Amino acid sequence: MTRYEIVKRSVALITLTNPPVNALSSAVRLALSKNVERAMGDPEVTAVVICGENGTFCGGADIREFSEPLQGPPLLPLLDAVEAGEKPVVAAIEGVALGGGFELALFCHYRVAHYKSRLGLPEVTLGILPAAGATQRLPRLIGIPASLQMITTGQHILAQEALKLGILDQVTQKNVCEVAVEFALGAVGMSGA
Ligand SMILES: C/C=C(\C)C(=O)SCCNC(=O)CCNC(=O)[C@H](O)C(C)(C)COP(=O)(O)OP(=O)(O)OC[C@H]1O[C@@H](n2cnc3c(N)ncnc32)[C@H](O)[C@@H]1OP(=O)(O)O
Repeated sequence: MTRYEIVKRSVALITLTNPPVNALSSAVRLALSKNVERAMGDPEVTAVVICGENGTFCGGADIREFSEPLQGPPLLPLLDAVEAGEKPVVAAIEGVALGGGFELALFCHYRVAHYKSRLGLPEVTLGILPAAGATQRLPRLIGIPASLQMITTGQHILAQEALKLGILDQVTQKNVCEVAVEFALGAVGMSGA
């Protein structure tokens, strides 16, 4: 459900692995929570990168679990732990970051995205509102009018627009995980390590 590896000697690379869109199922939330704790507690780890396998960051809540009672850790405390971590966490966004997946990226300290990726909050199309922090974190980044546009329409925006709005820190045409790892090393003053 997530893969944990150390790259460049000190960056914990956490990969969401839940085909087809790396949705945040109960098992993914549990594994992500454990791996964030592991990275934050490992003195050898200086920074963390979160990405998704097979060209997709995260499609949000796992819609296959919508008819079941909630199991596993709720999303918001997990995202709080990411944000409160003392080591920088970089989201490496490829494909889509939607709903809870976008919220996961918003709670990371930095966001690097592939130029073809799309971000959005489709909750409104399901008759609900984002409930894991996007309604606070997004306005802090891009202001209320642009946030309301995204929240009330559910429209996806492209990486370049997200960069212009101030959601993203960097857009790349290269391998987004590799670029995010370099970004993370730069954030802790270890560029070129
Ligand atoms: C509380 C609520 C929270 C925290 C939320 O996050 S609500 C938001 C939940 N997410 C969504 O509503 C996203 C819905 N999905 C899409 O918009 C699209 O599927 C996509 C953009 C993610 C991909 O589009 P596309 O490339 O055209 O592919 P398909 O639509 O055909 O989908 C491919 C398969 O993926 C399955 N899928 C898509 N989203 C999810 C999901 N969130 N959870 C689980 N599975 C998902 C989809 O059913 C297709 O499966 P198969 O039919 O191939 O088996």
